[in-house]
Amino acid sequence: MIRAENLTKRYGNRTVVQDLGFTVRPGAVTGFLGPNGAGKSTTLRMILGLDAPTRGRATVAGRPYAAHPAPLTQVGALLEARSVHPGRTARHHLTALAHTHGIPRSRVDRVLSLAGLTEVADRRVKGFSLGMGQRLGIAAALLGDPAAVILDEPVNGLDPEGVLWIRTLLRSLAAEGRTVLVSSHLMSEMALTADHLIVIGRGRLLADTTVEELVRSAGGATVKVVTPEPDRLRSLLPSARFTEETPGTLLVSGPGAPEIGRTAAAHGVPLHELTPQAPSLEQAFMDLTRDSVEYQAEHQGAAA
Ligand SMILES: Nc1ncnc2c1ncn2[C@@H]1O[C@H](COP(=O)(O)OP(=O)(O)OP(=O)(O)O)[C@@H](O)[C@H]1O
Repeated sequence: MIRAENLTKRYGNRTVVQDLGFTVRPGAVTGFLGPNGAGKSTTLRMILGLDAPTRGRATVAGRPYAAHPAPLTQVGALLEARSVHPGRTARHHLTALAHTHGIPRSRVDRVLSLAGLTEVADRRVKGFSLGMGQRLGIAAALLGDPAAVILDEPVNGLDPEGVLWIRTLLRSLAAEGRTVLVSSHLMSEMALTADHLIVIGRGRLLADTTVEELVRSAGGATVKVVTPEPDRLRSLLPSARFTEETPGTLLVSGPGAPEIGRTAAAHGVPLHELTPQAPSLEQAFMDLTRDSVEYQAEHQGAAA
């Protein structure tokens, strides 16, 4: 279990993470989402003991990361731009890491295979593609057979096959009962991978929720209605909001499809179509983080 309590980070007079509180549970993939600059990497670095919080604390299995005698067996992490000696082979890199952390050498072959790197294990890392480098980073994260895994933007720059591989891997790590925390600024990707979502903006918690709840809280669904009498329908539903897509085709928000159908039937308004529309998750995410993004644009504009 990973927990943040009142976690706060200030750089100079700028607060980049503010009073964050959340719990990441085992057996599920938790997506850590926020627009660029929201404070995701800073939060993950504090969880991993790489940055000291200004206030509050982050714990892994009840203790700060650095207080664990063998932290690599507690949490494996992939942060951006991990440095690997380019002249080393993948196997050498992992063997050296295993050696310095008291991890059995047998784990090296296991994680090479898990990461799909067995065939290139004895090639020098300098010849690796971005995707292979990412796989090596993940192999290193899994080396200590950790109970929790933290990955910062693992799909960045990967091709579709690599994206699919990461998605499948995260799901299987969670199915094994591990705690999986993965950051992204792509809601579409997280919707396919995560069970739970923690969304931040400007360093503050915006949502700690499931995918379904997020959609609901972002205003719920609209209903597409096609009718030859749009004006009459509008007058019968005074509290609803209408957008007329084309003449006679309305997007109605407020009442659900049953209420619209009942009202239309009761007053003899013909309906040619009545279809609930699922709001896109991307839209829900943008609605939720709009203020944070605008702040960013303004802030950057002012700085330029
Ligand atoms: N060492 C530092 N000194 C000063 N400011 C920093 C430092 N590290 C990060 N920041 C600032 O903190 C804010 C949050 O950065 P962070 O990298 O945590 O965001 P993020 O959500 O991971 O963004 P991205 O998706 O772009 O990686 C940014 O405005 C960044 O410029």
